[in-house]
Amino acid sequence: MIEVRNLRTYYSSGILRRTEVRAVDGVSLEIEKGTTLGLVGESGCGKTTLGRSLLRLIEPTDGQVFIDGVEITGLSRSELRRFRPRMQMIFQDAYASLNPRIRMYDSIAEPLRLMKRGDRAGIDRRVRELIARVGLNEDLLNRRPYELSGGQNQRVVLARILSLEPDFIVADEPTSSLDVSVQAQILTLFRALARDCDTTCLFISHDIGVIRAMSDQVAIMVKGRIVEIGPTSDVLDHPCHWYTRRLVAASTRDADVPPSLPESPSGGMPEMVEVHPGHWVEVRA
Ligand SMILES: Nc1ncnc2c1ncn2[C@@H]1O[C@H](COP(=O)(O)OP(=O)(O)OP(=O)(O)O)[C@@H](O)[C@H]1O
Repeated sequence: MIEVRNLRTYYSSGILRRTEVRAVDGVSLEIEKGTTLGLVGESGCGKTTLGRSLLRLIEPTDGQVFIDGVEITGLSRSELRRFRPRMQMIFQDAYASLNPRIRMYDSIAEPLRLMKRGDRAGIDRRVRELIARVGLNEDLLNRRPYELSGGQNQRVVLARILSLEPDFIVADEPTSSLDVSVQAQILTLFRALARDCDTTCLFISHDIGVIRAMSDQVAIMVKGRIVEIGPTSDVLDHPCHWYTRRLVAASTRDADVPPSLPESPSGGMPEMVEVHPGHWVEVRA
């Protein structure tokens, strides 16, 4: 359903923009329809850039992305605009994703109106269904984002996204700014909604526990590349790769990676070599 072929996104930075940052550097992967791929990796490895590149919120430098057979990377600006409702992104900061000036009712109704999904009464019914589906009371519909908690705002974001019935959602750390107890509620809701709607998801997090709870498959990203990918339990419980072992071990401890963690076979950070497109192996010194 989602197919990514040799995707690269490079940034120019520094003086005269001469420094090239290879944030996504040859990623190939597939996500089956209705399943969630968890993307995990250390800070700065390129997770957000990959998620945004898939939706062309950042223009990739090279490579192809297909959603349901449609080549997203080949769409013109106007074709992309028409396709946009079918692919949505959920960000960490729900408050920033909502228009602070408009009431919750209109935040949810707006996409339905824009896409002409029914008359006034039909849209009203749908808004009330959606708000109930995300576990909020109708009394909140008249409030604005600053009058709601972080968790309530993230529920409204989910209702708004659901109203569009997207085929593909990229969720980028959607709960990392919330309290732990609220995080669990939102994650459970997200998973249930994605399953109900048969939506395909890329779920980005640096937290292995969250990734384990949310994903059917897991991909481990290191320095712009996917180094390990497969069913969640295979990748997290029986990791083949040194980087994954290191991430899993670090996630079970509070502090930074302690010296007792598994060492790379070569002692330091192993070098990676691409043996087939998208398939990387560790090179031992
Ligand atoms: N606009 C930009 N210009 C130049 N470099 C950038 C830009 N955005 C990101 N980068 C660099 O690209 C790399 C990947 O960044 P990205 O935000 O995708 O990583 P990430 O894995 O999502 O990190 P985090 O978990 O901390 O959010 C980093 O080295 C970052 O500094």
